[in-house]
Amino acid sequence: MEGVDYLRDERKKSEFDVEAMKVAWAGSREAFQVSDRMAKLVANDPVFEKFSKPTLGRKEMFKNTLRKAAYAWKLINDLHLTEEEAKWLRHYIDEPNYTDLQWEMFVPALEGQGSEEQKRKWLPLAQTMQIIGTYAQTELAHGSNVQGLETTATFDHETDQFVIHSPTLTSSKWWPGGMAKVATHAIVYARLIIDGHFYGVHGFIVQLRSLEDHSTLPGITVGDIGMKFGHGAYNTMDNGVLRFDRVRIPRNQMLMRVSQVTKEGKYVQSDVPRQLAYGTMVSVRQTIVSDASKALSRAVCIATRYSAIRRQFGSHDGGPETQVIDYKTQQSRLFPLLASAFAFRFVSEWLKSLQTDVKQRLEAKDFSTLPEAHACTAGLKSLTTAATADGIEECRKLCGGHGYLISSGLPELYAYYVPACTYEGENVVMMLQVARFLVKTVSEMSYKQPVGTADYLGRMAPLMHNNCDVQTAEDWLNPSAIVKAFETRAVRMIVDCSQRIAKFENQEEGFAELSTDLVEASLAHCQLIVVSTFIQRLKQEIPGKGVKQSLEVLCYVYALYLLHKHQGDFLATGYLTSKQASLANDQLKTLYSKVRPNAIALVDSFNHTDHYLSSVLGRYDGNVYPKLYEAARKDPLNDSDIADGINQYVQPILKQKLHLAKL
Ligand SMILES: CCCCCCCC(=O)SCCNC(=O)CCNC(=O)[C@H](O)C(C)(C)COP(=O)(O)OP(=O)(O)OC[C@H]1O[C@@H](n2cnc3c(N)ncnc32)[C@H](O)[C@@H]1OP(=O)(O)O
Ligand SMILES: Cc1cc2nc3c(=O)[nH]c(=O)nc-3n(C[C@H](O)[C@H](O)[C@H](O)COP(=O)(O)OP(=O)(O)OC[C@H]3O[C@@H](n4cnc5c(N)ncnc54)[C@H](O)[C@@H]3O)c2cc1C
Repeated sequence: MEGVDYLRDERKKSEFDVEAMKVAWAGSREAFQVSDRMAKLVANDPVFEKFSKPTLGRKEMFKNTLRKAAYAWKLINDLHLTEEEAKWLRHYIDEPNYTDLQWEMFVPALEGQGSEEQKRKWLPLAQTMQIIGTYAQTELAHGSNVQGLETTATFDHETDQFVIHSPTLTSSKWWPGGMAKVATHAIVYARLIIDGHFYGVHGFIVQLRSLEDHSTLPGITVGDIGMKFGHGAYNTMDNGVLRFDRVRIPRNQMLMRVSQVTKEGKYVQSDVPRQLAYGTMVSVRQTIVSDASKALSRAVCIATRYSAIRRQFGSHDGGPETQVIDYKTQQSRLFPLLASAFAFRFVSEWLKSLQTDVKQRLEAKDFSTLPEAHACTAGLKSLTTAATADGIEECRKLCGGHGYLISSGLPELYAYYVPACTYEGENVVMMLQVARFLVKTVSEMSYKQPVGTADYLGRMAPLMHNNCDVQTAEDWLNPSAIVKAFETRAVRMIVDCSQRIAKFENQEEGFAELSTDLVEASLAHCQLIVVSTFIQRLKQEIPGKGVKQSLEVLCYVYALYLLHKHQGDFLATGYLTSKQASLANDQLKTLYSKVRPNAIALVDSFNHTDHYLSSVLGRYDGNVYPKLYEAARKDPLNDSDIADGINQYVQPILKQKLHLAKL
């Protein structure tokens, strides 16, 4: 039997309706159809071929990406694709490029922070790509600390302009995507100065390059920051460095939704909170949570299919060896990741709806849910990206030696994915933002009832004193037992930190001193959100034979895996006994055997094309070994029998050896 037969047999074992599961994964039939159509459009168009990428040099790779982006833009227009279709099209092209910044940051920044007048002027230009923009916030010396940025924007009364300047080397903008070679404009974050007074960091629309010949404008110095981690990955993108030498822009190019500067040089704060200036980051963090489930599902799909094909040991009387997916250790590493992919998918859907709700409230000048939205996006961005980056690397190891080959698709995916732990808010810094929100919520509870994701803190009294009543492994198959365990652990960790901070005379000092514990408490809070959202999702109608049941199994796997992994927290907070923790682990093992027959069908439900996976190990048809062989043969080193350099550098050594032998 070959891999092809193994996967065919595996698919026959499935206990649920795969087509219905595809819809559950996508969110709706319509969402499934759109993403499916775009995936196939990209997969079937030779322009989007990506197997040659590993052999391209930096310049060729960059140019190739420009070519694909231009062709994609033509398709979007020729085929009259909707915004949603265009988003999926870009996603499936699967190469970081300047359009990510245009659509994920530049346009949202204009939408969220521009005045109505500014939106009328700039949005049509950006949406039709007559200008190409980037988001220039981070500097050489400051990224996380946005208030610490050094670039200045000084108001000049006489000319009614701002003067944008980089006063130091360390104030150079550093990292913005697409900025080095492509972007014509940037939203530049700079400290506003009027008459010698500082008014904090604001965004300014600054033109970088001529719209005629694309040359840099006077006063602008811009370039690429150099090669990044991995060969392909982010090296298709021209992340840039940018300096300003007293560049002048009209006053009306400061983004003026949150605050304005009048012709007279008066600074006016609108009736919206200043944190709205951080709004673009909140919306992108939500997108990043959604991207986490896509990246993790991709790695899990490769590792699961390959684990069903790969066989090692256990052969008796010449019979077949054991499929590595049948080893309990392989299952205990792989299935929690499979469950996490679904968990992240559902929490990202929920986060999107939270974001929509916040947007509607903001329009009605209701800012009450903004702190929670910030805490949720920051925390879930941190949780999902960290777990996904680790998960991709685990999938590589699950594929043994072949996982290390570029043709497995995993090294490139990891290199491409891992900066998500850093960009758009470094993960630890984001967890500390969650901690601030939680500590503040606890401190305000005497006069303000916590709501939303923090509402369980309002039930502190019972949660502080309850004990877990689980007595058998079966008892863990109960959503309320699980939610109660996660709520209790989170509440006790948060209260413990809050009480210890309160003992410090200076609360900031206390916060800093306890920051490692606070990060762990924030993680416990965020895990509760993911677990609860999964459980809530299962309360909705989910059509299709066996679909809901399979998702229930995955939900329990996700929750009990976390419980097992963090059992130190659950035990230390006194909610569980070691016996109850061990029962949870027994149940987890039973659940793995329920996942096993459905594993291949579950990863098929992601509906990933072979083009998107770009993995010989994860091929849908399972024809792994012949295709691995074929991929290896295509390596440029195999173009000729005697490679370049052999005659020059190897032959002389060999000949010398011969000469010595003669002696
Ligand atoms: C998918 C496309 C590819 C993506 C490419 C990547 C692009 C990028 O990386 S762009 C650059 C991204 N940069 C970052 O994310 C920087 C991260 N840093 C930050 O967000 C901030 O500096 C931060 C939050 C750490 C600190 O903010 P700062 O104002 O200095 O201090 P802080 O005192 O903590 O916050 C002040 C208040 O604002 C609130 N706040 C902070 N951020 C936000 C926000 N985004 N929304 C709402 N409220 C916020 C805080 O909760 C706090 O509230 P309160 O006063 O009630 O306690
Ligand atoms: C691929 C990629 C693309 C990017 N694209 C863009 C872009 O388009 N536009 C843009 O403006 N920026 C971009 N960035 C920059 C990115 O947003 C920043 O790198 C990110 O915000 C982290 O900031 P930093 O580099 O200053 O890290 P630092 O803050 O210097 O982090 C270094 C270490 O210090 C720790 N640390 C920092 N502050 C604290 C604290 N208060 N408490 C405890 N620990 C702390 C962190 O946890 C981390 O371990 C990009 C970065 C990458 C890698």
